[in-house]
Amino acid sequence: MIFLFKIGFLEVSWVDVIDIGLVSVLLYQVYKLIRGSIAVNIFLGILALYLVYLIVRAAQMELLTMILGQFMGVGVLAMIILFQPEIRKFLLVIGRGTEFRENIFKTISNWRHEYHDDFDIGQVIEAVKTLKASKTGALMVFSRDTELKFYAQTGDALDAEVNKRLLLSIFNKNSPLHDGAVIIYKGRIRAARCVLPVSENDHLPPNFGLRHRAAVGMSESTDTLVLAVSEETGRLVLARNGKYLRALKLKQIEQKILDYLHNSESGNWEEVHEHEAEASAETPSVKA
Ligand SMILES: Nc1ncnc2c1ncn2[C@@H]1O[C@H](COP(=O)(O)OP(=O)(O)OP(=O)(O)O)[C@@H](O)[C@H]1O
Repeated sequence: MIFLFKIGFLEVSWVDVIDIGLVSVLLYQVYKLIRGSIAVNIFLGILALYLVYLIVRAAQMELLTMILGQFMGVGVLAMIILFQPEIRKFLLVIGRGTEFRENIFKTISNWRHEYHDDFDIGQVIEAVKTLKASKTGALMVFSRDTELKFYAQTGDALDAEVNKRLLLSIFNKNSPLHDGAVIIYKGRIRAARCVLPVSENDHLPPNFGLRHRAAVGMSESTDTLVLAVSEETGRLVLARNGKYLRALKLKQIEQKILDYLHNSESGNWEEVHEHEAEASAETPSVKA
C-alpha cells in the first residue's frame, strides 16, 4: 500500500483516500435517492440506533450492547425490507442511467437505424393541442429503446401508426380505451389503457392526482418520457427521470420529445423540490 501521510498514529494511504471518496459519493447518491421520501427518517433512525450501539459497546454496557447487537444482527435484512423501493430505484439508476452509458448510447444511435425518422411528431402535437383545448385528460408514454412489454400488457395491444385522429379517439371521454396511458414506441401506438406505476414522492404538488403521479412514477421506473394532459385544467406536464416540467408550451413539448428521441437532452429538468408541495395549485411554473 502506498503511504501518503500520517495523522498522529494514523497512517493514511492512497487507497484510504480513494475508499473515503467512493463512500462519500455512494452516501451522497443514496441521500439524493431518498431525499424527500419517508425513507430519510427511517435511515436517520437506523443511523441513530447504530451510533447508540457503538457508544454502549465502547462503554461496555453489556445488557444494552446485547439487546442492540441482536437488532444490528438482522439490520441488513431489515434494511433490505424497509428500503425495498429505494434499493430497486438505486439499482435501476445504476442499470440504466450513468452519463457514460448515455454517451455510448448517443454515439451508437448516431449510426444505428433511427426509428424516429419516420415518427411524425406533428401528429402528436396536433392531438395534444386539441386535447389541451378541450380539457380532455390524456397520458402518453414515449419510449425510444424498449417496447415496455411489461406495461403494455396491462392494457390493450394496438400497434397502430401514431396519428392525431387515433389519439383523439383513444382519449375521447366516451371511448372504452380512454382510461390509462398509451405507449408510443418506434412511431407506433403499441398499447392503450395501460396502468403505470404511481410515484410515492411526498413532495409532488397537492394538485397532482393519480394521472400526474402515474406520469412521474413511470418516468422514475423507466427510461421514458411521459406526457400528461390534465382533464381539470388542460395543462401539460412532462415527466422524465422522476422530475417534471409544468405549463409548457406546445413548441417546448415538441422540442423535448424530439430531444428525448434523438438522445440529445439537456439537463435542465428540475428536481421535485419540497417547496413545490406548497406551490399554489393554480400557479403554473415552467421549470425548463
Ligand atoms: N396508475 C395509472 N396508470 C395509468 N393511468 C392512470 C393511473 N392512475 C390514474 N390514471 C388515469 O388518470 C385518471 C384519473 O386522474 P386523476 O383525476 O386522479 O388525476 P389528476 O392527476 O388529478 O389529473 P386531472 O388533472 O386530469 O384530473 C384515471 O381516469 C386514469 O385514466
